[in-house]
Amino acid sequence: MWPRSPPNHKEWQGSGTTAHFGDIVLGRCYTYTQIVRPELRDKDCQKIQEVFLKSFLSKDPCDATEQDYQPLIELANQTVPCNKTVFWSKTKELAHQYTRVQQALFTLENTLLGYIADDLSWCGDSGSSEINYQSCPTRRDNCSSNPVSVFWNTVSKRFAEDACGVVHVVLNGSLNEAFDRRSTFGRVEIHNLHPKKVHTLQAWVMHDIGGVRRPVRFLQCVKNPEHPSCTSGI
Ligand SMILES: Nc1nc2c(c(=O)[nH]1)N1CN2[C@@H]2O[C@H](COP(=O)(O)OP(=O)(O)OC[C@H]3O[C@@H]1[C@H](O)[C@@H]3O)[C@@H](O)[C@H]2O
Repeated sequence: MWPRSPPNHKEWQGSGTTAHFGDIVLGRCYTYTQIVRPELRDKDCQKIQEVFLKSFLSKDPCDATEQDYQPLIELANQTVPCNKTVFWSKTKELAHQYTRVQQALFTLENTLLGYIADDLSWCGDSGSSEINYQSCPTRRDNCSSNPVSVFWNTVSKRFAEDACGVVHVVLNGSLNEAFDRRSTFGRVEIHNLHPKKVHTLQAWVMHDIGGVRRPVRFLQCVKNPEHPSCTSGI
């Protein structure tokens, strides 16, 4: 049932919590654990939904912390095999075109935590136990310690800490800065790779990402980087 008349939440600049947030999280959890990666079929999706909600309800949405998400991370934790981690920066669609084809590789969205939270918005309010569907704070206009930004920083850090062997990153060579120190990849992930576990960082720098044929060549060149046509800008 649609929530009762909205409580008097504080007004923020960002869009409110995604409608049916709890149901979406629960449904995505079941899809992932029962269909996408059935090796995780024993994960308790009801508990994961409950713990995700508890991570931000009745809390100030400008004071979210890494600690808020630890119970969720522990419940949803999974092992990504060595040599299979893919980071990206300003290349979300292209990176996922690749991992959709090379399903042995994992971006953060290809893990349970990233899969359930991708593209969602969420926040609560310290003065209420209700979800705020009207508005949520944004990093740019309100505060950096909002629930969504802190979530991605926290899970990105853990994703990087867990990486091992050869790790990959898809970067956008058409930008002035393919590697942006202020990005999540440049500010969080690259600094949390363990030098004792990660021996190689392989960067795939993509040019003219807007072009249609690029992703195809990208898929081919990543599989066969020695091919002569892969040495020029792809
Ligand atoms: N839905 C996802 N969002 C994000 C992931 C992620 O994996 N999934 N993130 C971050 N992130 C959010 O995306 C933008 C920045 O993107 P964008 O500016 O394009 O790139 P970033 O390097 O900041 O972030 C991408 C990097 O961090 C993880 C993912 O594992 C990639 O290796 C900003 O709001 C971040 O909080």
